[in-house]
Amino acid sequence: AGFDITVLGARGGLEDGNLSAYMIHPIGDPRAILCDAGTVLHGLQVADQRGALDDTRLPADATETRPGFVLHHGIAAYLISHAHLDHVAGLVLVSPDDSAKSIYALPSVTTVLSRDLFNGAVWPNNGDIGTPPRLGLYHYQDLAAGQPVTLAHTGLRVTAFPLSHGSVESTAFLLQSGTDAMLYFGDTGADAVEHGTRLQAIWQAVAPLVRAHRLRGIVIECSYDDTRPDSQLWGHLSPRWLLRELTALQDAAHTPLRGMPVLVAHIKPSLRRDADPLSVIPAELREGNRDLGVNFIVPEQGMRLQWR
Ligand SMILES: Nc1ncnc2c1ncn2[C@@H]1O[C@@H]2COP(=O)(O)O[C@H]2[C@H]1O
Repeated sequence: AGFDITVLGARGGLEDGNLSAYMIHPIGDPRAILCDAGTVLHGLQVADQRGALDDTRLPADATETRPGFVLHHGIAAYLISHAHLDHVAGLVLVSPDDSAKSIYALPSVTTVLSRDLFNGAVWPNNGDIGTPPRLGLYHYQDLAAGQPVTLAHTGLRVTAFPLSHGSVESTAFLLQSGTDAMLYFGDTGADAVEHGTRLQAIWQAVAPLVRAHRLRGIVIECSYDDTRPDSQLWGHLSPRWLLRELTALQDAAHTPLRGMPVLVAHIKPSLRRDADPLSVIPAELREGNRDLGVNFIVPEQGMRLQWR
């Protein structure tokens, strides 16, 4: 069936109101999940203004706005890669008016969300574990690394893979719908910089899907441009590291990635007048992409894509 992706938040910092959040559902099946929730309601409003929600049919007796209806009835669950604020701020802010949902995450992420965020002090405890009183709106569902799970009330399965994001554990989600697959990455550094093998483990795990031409696309970060020294990447990718990791995937799969859609998430805006990362990073990716030939796409808030 392939995947229908609406960008609710595209960037990796500074700019509140446009932070990582991707609404994803199988093409033709509107029951969606959100991968990360840095910006939620504002992202739905921008998506609505750009016409990305036009095929959502509101019932005649609907009481909500279209963004409200999609939030309440379209989004079945959150998948949270890690608990940094730019990945959860929208979830916190929308929670007083949210519908009951599950939050799927690795245990390390659930721990921070329930202990440090929805804890009755930073925010009311909307979850079903942690400090009482527990309002129970959100049901935490721990994912086990490498174990596929069916996402309730959707046509999707997910497999979580741990990532190294500096001192924090982050997560990649392999989403599957029928025989189709796509990869969503939370924040991650390159293996060589993080002194680990977590990306290599993912490339090995998805190599058979690439060989079978079932991997429809990849959402992955590229936070900084190539002028950033490795010592200040803080668990993020820059163009040369992203290109190197995609080459590692191609090598693991023994199959050309040419034409593979790669959504370049989490670009960090800059306050400098010169050298806008939104032009520098795509230029650096283009320059290094001649052999690989993947299809880099820079997301914009409210953009909708279909990968089939
Ligand atoms: N050691 C550090 N010193 C200064 N800033 C940091 C450090 N580690 C992380 N950061 C910044 O804090 C941000 C937290 O969110 P991100 O990981 O997206 O990006 C991170 C950097 O911009």
